[in-house]
Amino acid sequence: MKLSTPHDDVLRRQSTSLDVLDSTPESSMGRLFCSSILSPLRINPRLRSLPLPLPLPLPLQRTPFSLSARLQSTMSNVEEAKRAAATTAVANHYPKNAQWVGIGSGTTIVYVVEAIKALGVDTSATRYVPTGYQSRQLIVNAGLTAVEFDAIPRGVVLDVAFDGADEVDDELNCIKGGGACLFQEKLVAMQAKEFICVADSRKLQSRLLTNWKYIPIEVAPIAAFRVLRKLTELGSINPTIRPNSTLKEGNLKTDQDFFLIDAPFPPLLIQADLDGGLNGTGTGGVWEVSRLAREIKQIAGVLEVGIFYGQTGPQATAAGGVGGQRPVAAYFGMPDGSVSVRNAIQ
Ligand SMILES: O=C[C@H](O)[C@H](O)[C@H](O)COP(=O)(O)O
Repeated sequence: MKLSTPHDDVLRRQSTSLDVLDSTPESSMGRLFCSSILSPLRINPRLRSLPLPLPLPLPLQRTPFSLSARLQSTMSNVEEAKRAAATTAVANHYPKNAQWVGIGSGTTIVYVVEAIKALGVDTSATRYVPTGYQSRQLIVNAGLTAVEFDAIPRGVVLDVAFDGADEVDDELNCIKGGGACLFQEKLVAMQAKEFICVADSRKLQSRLLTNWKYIPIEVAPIAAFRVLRKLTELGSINPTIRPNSTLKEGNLKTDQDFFLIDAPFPPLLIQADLDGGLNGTGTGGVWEVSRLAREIKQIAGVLEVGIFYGQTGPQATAAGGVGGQRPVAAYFGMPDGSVSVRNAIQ
């Protein structure tokens, strides 16, 4: 069943653009999902006078009506792939008698909510925790009950959290934040017994930063230039503050009113590479996933890093904690209509 929401038009236009071009991370629309399109634009007047980076090329400003038939068909294939992945993920992981469910952000999560509704189960006692403005609108417009993260009663652990990703590696580390949401997504994932990732085949890579070229990092505006400098010292090649779609709108603001820095690095090594003798300590800009994520996180001014790594929910629980940021499973809709599943080694 396809949900119809007041934001459908926005989402449809958004996903149309993303379908065609979001595999090129430079695409501006791919960078604008959570904040500037679906939530009110908020620009701190003091920051308007800051020098802004040049705007990215805007291939997506071309009207969708000029898309070739081939591109349109690719678009609908990608949408079907997202839908197939979401349907399978929900069938396998949506709990019976769910009490608390995390709902992520982006274009793929729309199909997760659609699949939850299609289950036809009683959702009246279920609380859905959003990861930002778009996510909340999605929940509310589907007739589900949204409870903000800071309103979750103390001690409550979410049964499950579903979310998309920009890229997922062999060990299920993820890059997130391409649509400008990552901080609340990480909070929600880490408050859940298990985090389930849903994506299409373009996101399925053996190493992060293969197809998707940069790490989104949420930073305090006042510290942005300092963070840029530090990232360059870590080996990032030309990190930039993410702009809005037009120069006069200034830099993009997240749901927290922070900036995003997009930091390109060479592909990231995984644990298996270290076990095989490779060096991921940053020499020549080559980093192992978790090591780089920790290095970036400790830069003063960084709120959160768009790398989800480390423990899965069950691993965190076994260690006496709550939640983990790495998914236990990732579902990918494939071009042939099948769904490929990667499970985390526990
Ligand atoms: O910032 C956005 C989130 O991290 C999204 O989950 C991620 O960008 C994937 O989005 P989409 O499902 O639109 O590809």
